[in-house]
Amino acid sequence: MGDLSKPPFLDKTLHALFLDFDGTLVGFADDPDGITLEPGTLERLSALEERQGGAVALISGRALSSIDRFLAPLAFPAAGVHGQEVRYTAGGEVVTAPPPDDLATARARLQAAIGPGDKLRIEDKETALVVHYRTAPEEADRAERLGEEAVAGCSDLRLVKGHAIVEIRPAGVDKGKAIEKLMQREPFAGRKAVFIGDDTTDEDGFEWVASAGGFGIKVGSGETTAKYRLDDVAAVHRWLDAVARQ
Ligand SMILES: O=P(O)(O)OC[C@H]1O[C@H](O[C@H]2O[C@H](CO)[C@@H](O)[C@H](O)[C@H]2O)[C@H](O)[C@@H](O)[C@@H]1O
Repeated sequence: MGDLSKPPFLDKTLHALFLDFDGTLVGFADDPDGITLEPGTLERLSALEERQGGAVALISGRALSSIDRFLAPLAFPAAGVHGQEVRYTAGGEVVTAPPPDDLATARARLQAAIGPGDKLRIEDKETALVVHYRTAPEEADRAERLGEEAVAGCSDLRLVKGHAIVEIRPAGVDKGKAIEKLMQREPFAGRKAVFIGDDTTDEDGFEWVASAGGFGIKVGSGETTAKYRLDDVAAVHRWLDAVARQ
């Protein structure tokens, strides 16, 4: 698991907390709609939000509509689709940047290659596309190849690999930039950012928070630039619980 140490507790007034969703707050499931929340998740997040003076946000690759379905009635400040969508205030409007025209090209190419009955599955987030292979790991190489073919010649798109997915997203968005945007607004401004995440796409977030005087917490094994580590989703909840009760 590596030798990074357990993270310290958060200061109520100094720190802002940014949380990834899949693989960090919730365990993985075969289908993005099939995940289940750990018992007490909503109460724990509410307590943290109150303790940190509202400076708690979700930073996810998911569309915010998907996260909101699971966390309702909570609607934290958040960035969705890696920052393509941003909600600056709790319960406020979601600002969505339009996707580049190239995304329609990539969508058409994927849809032509992955039809009904295919072991691969397309998740269309409107501003990004995902090819899922969690239920067919033997299709990983094909998923990657189809992703590469879908973005060929599309300079406004980036292909990124995640946990059992290949994702096509607009160039220029990443979780570091998403955290930076939220950090310019109240109640985040002036605090030190702490970001918890598990995936390769979370590394941009770890790098940004470290550059701004905060720290990252990596969930699970694997190389990371984060300063601290927690073993798994259950360890994340134990740590969040301890912070909330402190
Ligand atoms: O940034 P995150 O909040 O971690 O979101 C990353 C991706 O999460 C979802 O996919 C992952 O979770 C699924 C449900 O457990 C799982 O089936 C899949 O294999 C995982 O990669 C979501 O579907 C993607 O759109 C997000 O980009």
